Amino acid sequence: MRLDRFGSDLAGVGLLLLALLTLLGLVSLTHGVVIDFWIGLLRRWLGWGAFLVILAAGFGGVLLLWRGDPPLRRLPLGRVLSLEGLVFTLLALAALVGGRSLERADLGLDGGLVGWGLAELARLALPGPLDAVVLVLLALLFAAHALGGLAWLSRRIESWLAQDAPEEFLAAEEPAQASPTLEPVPDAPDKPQRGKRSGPKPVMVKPVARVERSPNLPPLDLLIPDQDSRPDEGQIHHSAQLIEQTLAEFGIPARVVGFRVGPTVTQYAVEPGFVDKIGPDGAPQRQKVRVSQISGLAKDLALRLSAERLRIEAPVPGQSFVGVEVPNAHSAMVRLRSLLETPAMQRMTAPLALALGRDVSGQPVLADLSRMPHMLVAGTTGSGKSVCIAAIATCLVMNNSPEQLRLAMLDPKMVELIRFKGLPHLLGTVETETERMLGVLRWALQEMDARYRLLEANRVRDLEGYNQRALRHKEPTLPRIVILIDELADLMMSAPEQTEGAIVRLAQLARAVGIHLVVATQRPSTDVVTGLIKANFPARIAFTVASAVDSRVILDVNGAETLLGHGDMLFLNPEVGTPTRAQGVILTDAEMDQVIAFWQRSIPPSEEAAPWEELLQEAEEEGGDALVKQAIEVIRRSQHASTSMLQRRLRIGYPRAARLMEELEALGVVGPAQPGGREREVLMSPDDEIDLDGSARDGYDGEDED
Ligand SMILES: Nc1ncnc2c1ncn2[C@@H]1O[C@H](COP(=O)(O)OP(=O)(O)OP(=O)(O)O)[C@@H](O)[C@H]1O
Repeated sequence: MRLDRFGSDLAGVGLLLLALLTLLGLVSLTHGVVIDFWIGLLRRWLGWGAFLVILAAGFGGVLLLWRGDPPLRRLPLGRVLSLEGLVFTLLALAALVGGRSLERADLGLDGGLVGWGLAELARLALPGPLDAVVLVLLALLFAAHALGGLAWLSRRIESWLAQDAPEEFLAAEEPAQASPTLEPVPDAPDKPQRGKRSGPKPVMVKPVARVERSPNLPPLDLLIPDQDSRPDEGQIHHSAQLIEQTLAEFGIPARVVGFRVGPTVTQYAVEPGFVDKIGPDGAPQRQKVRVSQISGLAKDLALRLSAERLRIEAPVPGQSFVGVEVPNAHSAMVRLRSLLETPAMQRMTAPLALALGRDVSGQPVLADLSRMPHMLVAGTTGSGKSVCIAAIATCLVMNNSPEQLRLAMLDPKMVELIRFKGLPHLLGTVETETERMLGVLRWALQEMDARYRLLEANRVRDLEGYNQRALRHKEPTLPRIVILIDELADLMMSAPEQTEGAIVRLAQLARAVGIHLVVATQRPSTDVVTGLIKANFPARIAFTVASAVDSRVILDVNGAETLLGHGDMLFLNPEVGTPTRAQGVILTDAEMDQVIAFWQRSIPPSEEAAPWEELLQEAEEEGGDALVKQAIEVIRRSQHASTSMLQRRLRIGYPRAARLMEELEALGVVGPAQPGGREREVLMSPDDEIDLDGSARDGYDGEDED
């Protein structure tokens, strides 16, 4: 290790010396047999290009001597080759400018013999002035690639195509590393070697084997690939030192024994040390530091590391150390494609396999929805719930055809899931009105019962068994159904009993018939995530929440309040038991559009109405009179006639409330619509009685009749 360092330092000094001597020789400030020979050689072969040798040698020397992690240390080979291409093209251009003269080249002018040779080659290959044009274009191309201009251009094009993705994230795009095991913390060069620590090891990204996919499924190249990135070893070393120092300042001996780099955080493995204490018998005793002492210092560590938030996993499950998770300077985007390409995902043959994100070591976090069998997603506004639900839906449709899987989407926020309109997997359309969403839940219950009857009639236990039997008898199979709800709070507020009843019943029974729920909410309070709902949703994802209380409502443990937002999550898999921290998948609009377009091309569009449409109409007809009566009662008592009030009081959507108002006008309960959005006149006094057959009856008249 040390010998390596010494060797590279020596080479660095040598290169700097060479650069200096070449410079002095080229400007004729120094002479000598060796120097003159060297300068003559350079001038004769490279002409003016000899000056570039100074730059190259100087740059190489600086890189070799640099302590820490210089940004260009690992310049990609492609860019190095482009730089070389640029130099040779410039030499040829210099020869062209000098009139392609061999004598001048021999004297060390223009591009030297190399430049002259290349210019001659260009002349032989291309007619007339075309050689000059081609050389200039080549030089520009090489320069653009070498300076990263092409990558910049392709990023710009990508961001134009993916206009939905926020600018700052595209710019800061640095995807995750695959770092399955704990890496030793890189040592500072001037620091004495301790324990078994070795030098910095670059985190390697495993080459991904080409994934064989059924041609009937969307190809993976519809999705954006990850970009390679490396952890900043200098920063990692610095943070590790700060953690040790801070703990030592609080009297806690501990050692950072390794780190794992994830897309958003780096987890430092802190091994608690021993403290000497006087025992009850007066003899000194060695005692291991309690993990709670380390976790109690989360805020002090955050302050010292200038971290916005810091989570301490004490201890890391199955390990003998405490994990201190420090946010990375740049968070990386986790793309669906790289997750679908991982061998772990390919090994998962389950149709409802989900790629949720990458954990703190960059490893994929995968789950099988059919085993979970339902999922609850919660987090404050802007924490990443909708993005997560959209990613789940996209992941499912990447692996399932509409015959295998149908989706029902309920999106009262009308933002994220609306983008799936037109997807052939979609049952009906994306529902956004409370009333219709309740209708979907009612339909799901009916569908569940109908499927159970079907299973019973065919004497099979579950959907899997039914479909196998159907295939054997060449009968149509039943698709799995996933119901995605982007905001549960709206439904729970407008019809709490109905919603809770339906969701709990589905959650308890629907698994066997292949119906699964993915429910999100930004209100992790007990009136939305009730005890009953929680008990039936063992798989939960918590994005960042406002308080530890909210975290406990979702996960039963603290921790979600220390997450960083923007897709940083804790995933509680019932099969694992403890929450796993991960960065969720994000998809651009362009990716989603491509996947939807693929399916639209493969499956002809159907005009089929939503299966719950009939149910909704029936309910409207049946419940019509009752609702009108309720509406009259509300207006009679309040003496106000506004559609929004009816919406609120009767917990119905706007279209239904507006229709009701028209019916009430026909019944003579309210006056005609007023211009300027003013309230309608109420034609009924508080004493009037409700009479659906005619108009409102006057209370006084009524008494008279009696
Ligand atoms: N996995 C992710 N990776 C990177 N950025 C993300 C991720 N998830 C979310 N974000 C960022 O956070 C923003 C908010 O996400 P999202 O709309 O999903 O939040 P939300 O929790 O649904 O909020 P609301 O409840 O207000 O709708 C996104 O626009 C995106 O910029």
